[in-house]
Formats: sequence, structure tokens, C-alpha cells
Amino acid sequence: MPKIVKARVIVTSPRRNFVTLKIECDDGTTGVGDATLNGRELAVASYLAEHVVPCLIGREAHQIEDIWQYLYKGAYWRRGPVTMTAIAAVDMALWDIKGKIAGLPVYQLLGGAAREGCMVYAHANGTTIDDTIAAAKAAMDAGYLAVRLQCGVPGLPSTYGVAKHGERYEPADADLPSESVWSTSKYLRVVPELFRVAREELGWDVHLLHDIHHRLTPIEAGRLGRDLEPYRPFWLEDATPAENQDAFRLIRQHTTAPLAVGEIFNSIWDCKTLIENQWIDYIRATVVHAGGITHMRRIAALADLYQVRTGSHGATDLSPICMAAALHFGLSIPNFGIQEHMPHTEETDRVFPHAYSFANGLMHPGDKPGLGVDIDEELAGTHAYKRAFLPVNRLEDGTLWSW
Ligand SMILES: O=C(O)C(=O)C[C@H](O)[C@H](O)CO
Ligand SMILES: [Mg+2]
Repeated sequence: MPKIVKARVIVTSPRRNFVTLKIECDDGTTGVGDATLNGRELAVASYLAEHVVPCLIGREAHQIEDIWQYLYKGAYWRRGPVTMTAIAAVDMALWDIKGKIAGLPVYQLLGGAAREGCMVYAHANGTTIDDTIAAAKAAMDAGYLAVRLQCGVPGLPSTYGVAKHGERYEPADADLPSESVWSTSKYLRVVPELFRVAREELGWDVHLLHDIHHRLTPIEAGRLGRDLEPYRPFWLEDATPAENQDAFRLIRQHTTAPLAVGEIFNSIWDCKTLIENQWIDYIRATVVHAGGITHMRRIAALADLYQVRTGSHGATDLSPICMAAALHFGLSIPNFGIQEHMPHTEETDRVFPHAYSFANGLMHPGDKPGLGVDIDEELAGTHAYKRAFLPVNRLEDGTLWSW
């Protein structure tokens, strides 16, 4: 049985910040796990270095479940994004090690491929509706079967999900949080028009998604859902903040637009009420923020009982290690729905060489033993950490609003 002899935390910033845990065993096998929590990176780095790494040394790397329980129950302070991201990093690294020692890609350890690949959705965003449609066409030409549409809101200087200078959209960019302005009434006027034009220009064979990013009240979300119903959206994401989960009952009473929630969830307990009441259709929890492959399998199993499918978060603040783990997970579970795909920059891809690939709208994790992803530590060392924050959002009168 391989024993853990070393574990180290690597913070690197190839155009954006990533935290990685690398675990080493006495037989020389290594495994990597993503530990990135956008805007709060060093909290997880410190949690791992100070409180987790010392507890790993000497443990048997194959005992993934026992180590998971040890870190979860043993901490006493359960759940929370920092704890669950740290546990996720350990979990991913241990699955990577197990796969390498078995000589199998991780999805084979999880039961094998349940589909040919994982359908992924692309991001299409633009300041105007026309720019957004052009971006969606480019994504479809590249082979994507599903596209998330976000466009600028006339009358607002900047909008969530829309890149400011024509570059790709990368959440988190400032040394201190930047501030954006929000108007629900202006937003609610533009999105139905975006979807109307999208169906006219893109046809009906492509899946169209939209992220509300927690900004509406339940009744406003119900109304937007109704307005979009004729255009058959694949989902509306984060329609309203999910702390009060009863809110989703109210949305459900007003629209049949499918709902997706969960990118900020970190535990099965965040998902339980929404899933058991069938108030959502897609659960967006991710491997990196929700306790790793081990815990995500539990969430997926619960969701499967209620015909809720997965649709994991996959923005660029989740590292290629998380993307690899998400694809092994998604390939193997029965109720995979879709996976977000926002390609990383070339700098990031160079620091994290990986075996996963995209073809015809689907992604596959590849067949290298383990997760099929690594970190080039020398290159990582050349990209120094630089503090970055997510923006905050205010109404036009200055009221702080959900972002
Ligand atoms: O990709 C998405 O759906 C997002 O909402 C992106 C998030 O704002 C981002 O990942 C936060 O770190
Ligand atoms: Mg989102």
C-alpha cells in the first residue's frame, strides 16, 4: 500500500490565480488536486498547508473514503467553501494516485464510460445582441452543441458575463473589487429579445443557456422564465440567491423553463432540499468546491433519484485539474447533463498539461492513467500570485446587490 510521504501547495498565476495540491507517495507516485477558490485563494492554501498536509503524512493513499471522512468529520467545523475546497483537492489527488497505480484512467475506476463524451457548453457574450449572436455562431462552427448567451444591457456600463475589451470573459480581475451597476428592469427587457433573435439566427438545434447570476427576485425570475419559454432555453442558471431555497418553489409555480443552481454550493446538504422537491433540473456543484469526486458522486446519486442531472460549473477560475476530474466524473455517472467549458488561456494550459480533448461538442478526459493532468512546477514558479477579486454589484441608486 503506497504511503503519503509529502504534500505541497503550489500557488501560481498564469494570467489568473490557481492553487494546486500535489501529494507524493513512498513509491514515487504523485497526484494533483485543484484547490482554487476564486478571490479567496490564500485561505485554502493556508488551510491545506497548516491544517491538512500534516495530517496526510504517513496515511495510505488508497484509503480515499477514510481520508475524506477523517478530514470532514475530524475537522469538527463541517462544510463551508474553504474546508470543502481543501478536502476536494486531497480527494482529486488521491483518485489521481489510485488511477496511476492501477494503470487506469479515473473514469474506469468509477465504473467506466456511461457515454461517448461529456456535452459541454460554450460561452457567447457581446456588448450587443448582434455581437453575442456572432460569438454563438463561432462557437457552433467550432462544434459546440450548446451555448450560453450573455449580452450587454443597454443603459448599463458593464454587464455580468460580458468581456469589457473584446477579450474573453474572465471573472476576477482587480487588486480590489471593481464595482458594476445593475438594473433589473433594463435587464428584463433585453434578455427575451436576445433569445428571440438567437432562435431566428441560430435555429432550434442548438441548446441555449443563460446565467442570471443570482440577480433576480423569485417573482422576477418567474417572469423571465415565462418570457423565455417560447425560445425553449436549456436552462436558466442561478435565477435568485439560493440561501432561501423555498424561493425556487415560487419560480417553479410560474415557469417551465428548466432551472440550474449550485456553482457556489459546497455540500450535499446545500443541494438536498432543491433536489428532493424537484425545484431544479440541473445541479451545478463542482468537483473542486464540493468535496471532490467522492462527494460529487454522492450528490449525483441523490439527484438521480429525482431526475435531476448534473451541469457542473467550469469557468476559467477552476483549474485544468478540476476540468479533468469533472470529465472523469461526468463520463461515469448515469445522470450527467452538461458541463460548462470555458477554455483556459494558453499560459494556463502550458502550466497544466492535460490529456482531455474536445470534439464534436463533447469532451473526453483521455485514457492516461489517473486524471491525465499535471502541473509543470518550474513554469508555475515563474507566474507569481497577484491578488484578484470578483466584482461587486450595485443598483443605480448605490444599493449593494447580489453579484
Ligand atoms: O461560469 C459561471 O457560470 C459563472 O457564474 C462564473 C462565476 O462568476 C465565477 O466562476 C466566479 O468565480
Ligand atoms: Mg454561473
